[in-house]
Amino acid sequence: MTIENLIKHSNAKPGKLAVNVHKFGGSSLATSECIERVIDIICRHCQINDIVVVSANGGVTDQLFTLCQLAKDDLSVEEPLESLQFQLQGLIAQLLNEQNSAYLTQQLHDDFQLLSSWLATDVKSHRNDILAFGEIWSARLLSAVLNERICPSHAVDARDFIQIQSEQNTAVNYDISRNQFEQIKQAHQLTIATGYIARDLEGRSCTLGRNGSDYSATIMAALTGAANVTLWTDVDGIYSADPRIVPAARKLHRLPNGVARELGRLGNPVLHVNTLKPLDEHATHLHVASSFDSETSGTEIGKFGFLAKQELSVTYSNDVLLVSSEQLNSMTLSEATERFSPICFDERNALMVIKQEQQKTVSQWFASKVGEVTFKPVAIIAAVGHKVASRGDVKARFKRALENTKTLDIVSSTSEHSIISVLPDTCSPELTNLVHHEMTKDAKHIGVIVAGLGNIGERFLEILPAQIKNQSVLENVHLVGLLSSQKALINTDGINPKHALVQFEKQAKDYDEEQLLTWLKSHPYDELIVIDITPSERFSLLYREFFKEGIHVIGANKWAASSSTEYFNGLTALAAQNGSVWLGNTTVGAGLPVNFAINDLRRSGDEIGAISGIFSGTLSWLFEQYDGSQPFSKLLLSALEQGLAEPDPREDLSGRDVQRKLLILARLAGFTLSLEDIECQSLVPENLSHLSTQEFLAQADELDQPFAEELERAKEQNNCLRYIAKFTIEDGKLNAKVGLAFVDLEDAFANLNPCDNIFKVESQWYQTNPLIIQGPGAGRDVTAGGIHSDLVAICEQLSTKQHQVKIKGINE
Ligand SMILES: NC(=O)C1=CN([C@@H]2O[C@H](COP(=O)(O)OP(=O)(O)OC[C@H]3O[C@@H](n4cnc5c(N)ncnc54)[C@H](O)[C@@H]3O)[C@@H](O)[C@H]2O)C=CC1
Ligand SMILES: N[C@@H](CC=O)C(=O)O
Repeated sequence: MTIENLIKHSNAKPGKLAVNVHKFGGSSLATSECIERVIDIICRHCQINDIVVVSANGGVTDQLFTLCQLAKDDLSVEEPLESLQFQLQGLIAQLLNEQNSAYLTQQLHDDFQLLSSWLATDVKSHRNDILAFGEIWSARLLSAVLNERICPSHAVDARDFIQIQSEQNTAVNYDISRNQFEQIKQAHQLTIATGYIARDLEGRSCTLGRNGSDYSATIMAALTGAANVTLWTDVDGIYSADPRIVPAARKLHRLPNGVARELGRLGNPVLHVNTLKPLDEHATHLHVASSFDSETSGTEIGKFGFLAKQELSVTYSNDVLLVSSEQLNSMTLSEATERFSPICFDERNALMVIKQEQQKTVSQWFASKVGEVTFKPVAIIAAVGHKVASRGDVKARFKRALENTKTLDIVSSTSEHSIISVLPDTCSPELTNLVHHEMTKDAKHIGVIVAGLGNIGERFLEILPAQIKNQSVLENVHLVGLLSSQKALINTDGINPKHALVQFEKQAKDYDEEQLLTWLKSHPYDELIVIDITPSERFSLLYREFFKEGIHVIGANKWAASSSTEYFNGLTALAAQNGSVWLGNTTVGAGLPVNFAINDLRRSGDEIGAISGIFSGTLSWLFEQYDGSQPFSKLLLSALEQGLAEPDPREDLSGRDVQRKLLILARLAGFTLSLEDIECQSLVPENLSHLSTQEFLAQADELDQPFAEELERAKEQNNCLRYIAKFTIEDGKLNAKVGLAFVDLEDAFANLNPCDNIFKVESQWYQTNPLIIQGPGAGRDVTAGGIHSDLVAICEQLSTKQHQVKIKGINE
């Protein structure tokens, strides 16, 4: 959404648009710059009837806690109180105009008077009212800034509608809360609600505990039936392990609900177990995204299919206790597990593992039941993923990773989504990395989109199932999209390549580039490869957008690789900058390894001085066949029918295709030049060059006479006709040309199989005896095969690529 869109929607009837909830944590609202970023996110991502839930501005809640503690200990609160008021006044002054700033400053002043009196008189009974100020100030300020600059909004105190049982039991009374929310919400205004606070049945202020604002956001989603909740925070998603400990951790783009819940239960710092509770009954999707990098796709939690269910992650905790007692029997253990939901337990040995913070309540309960219990500090490490507890392969890998580590005899969990091992000593970073490596080493999921389902695209798809089966590096490659010029079939859970074209026929829908790019920006794969098998210049112009997103490209299409020097250099630089790989083995010589050979020569320290040959399969086929016994146009139509020519054969006959190929090879050989630097002789008469393809084909017999005359002249000199490409460097000067030539009948260029290409490379190492590469340079099998070779090459490169994890405060 733009600001304009947001304002435009302010006239829309609330209820017509699905509600989304956005929650911003304290660090996202810590300074005026952070709040500006939040405003920008609101402008781009919110609609007018959405709900924005805020935490207190970063650091404020801690200061309120400190004030309560000081007051409780009868110590002076004057200085910290002043400093807090000064900080908040600063934010107000930086963000609002004079009039609004004065108004909010007055409200703040009144609040601080009340706060001082509570601190002085009865801090104990007002503790939660005091803590609630953090969220109130934050919501009030954000709402005022929005009102001043962006759109109508109103700040609401969640205590006016969220009713919970008690501070200890934060279960929500949804009917009452929903009714109360209906009363206070305002039409045509963005709602800015306080997180973290609610009221209990007695009307007392309560806080919702750790990650309480996230819980508030999902409660509000449940109250309003919101479609999405986004937790805008300081991390850009949930990772397969803590990225501060495990640098190789991968972002989990999509987490099934149950797996997310288990991660929360085991102490994931981003996903608190309460947060997910209100979503159990609803189809709401939860997103975790970074407010510091809002364009990067985060993690989505919801109901997903096969691919998301394959993801594994590793988590650990050193803050756990092993509970044991001589008197503990299976009955008391089952009662205890019911009551305390331990992390894991062992019925046979009457043991259970709990979080450290549960020690007091567990100890009291056991004292009343079985007498003495012992608590031993231990650690846990867990593999988490969809139904891993019943996946033999995952269990085996987990055990293998731990085979040299001392573990206690508990490898079980209370959840079907985790396997847990209890460690007698702390879980070291080395062990976490080792287990993570073992669990996730093969799990990089690569999505592939094929654009262009014509002659070559179709063959590429036919070969794909066998390649995935036989090339181990393609094991985690998933065909996820098919594009023709008008229709698209995108399936994030993968399209079975065996039925891809049939599915495309049945299910593909009209699309435009904007829709495609929007989807690509938030694709859920570790890597995404777009395979361009179109002849389209327009499609090649999308490469810039692909590279900006770190998407890789395999191009059989020659447009981008033969674009102007400035554009081409910009593209390669953009790809390098964003870690995108761009391969185009088939742009010259179809599947022939000429591109590899030139790269290899340069790696060997060689310098290339000249490249010449026959680079067009179509023209090779035509001139090898053309002996005057049948008209040239008849041969041309036959080449087209066999898929040997470009969709518009004038790309071949005009020499343009060959000119492009010479340019691509010269660039590979290390030279800087453009198409204009290559002299090109067109074989298309001027009067046929501006017709549509259909019209040209209908008038193709006009080619017959001029070609017959050229052939006659060549024959008179005991030569034949060939279309030759050549570039040389002479005295440092580049000379490049493509055109028709008379070639001696004995010359290698005169004796090819129809359709063959030939490349003659002269270099420092191959000077007197040039390197020759020869073979079919066009056709379905060799070209589709060449694209497959690029796919394997990219996947090999990607298998060793490390993700750069961005962690606020560490590498950002
Ligand atoms: N035919 C051959 O032997 C070789 C072909 N190539 C290159 O491979 C590409 C494809 O060639 P063919 O399959 O023979 O052509 P084709 O004409 O049979 O197929 C091209 C397909 O691309 C589709 N298309 C056009 N614009 C599109 C867009 N914007 N988005 C998605 N799809 C689009 C067309 O509808 C058509 O189905 C061309 O760039 C060609 O230069 C490269 C080496 C050899
Ligand atoms: N028309 C081209 C096809 C491949 O690029 C050729 O004939 O070489």
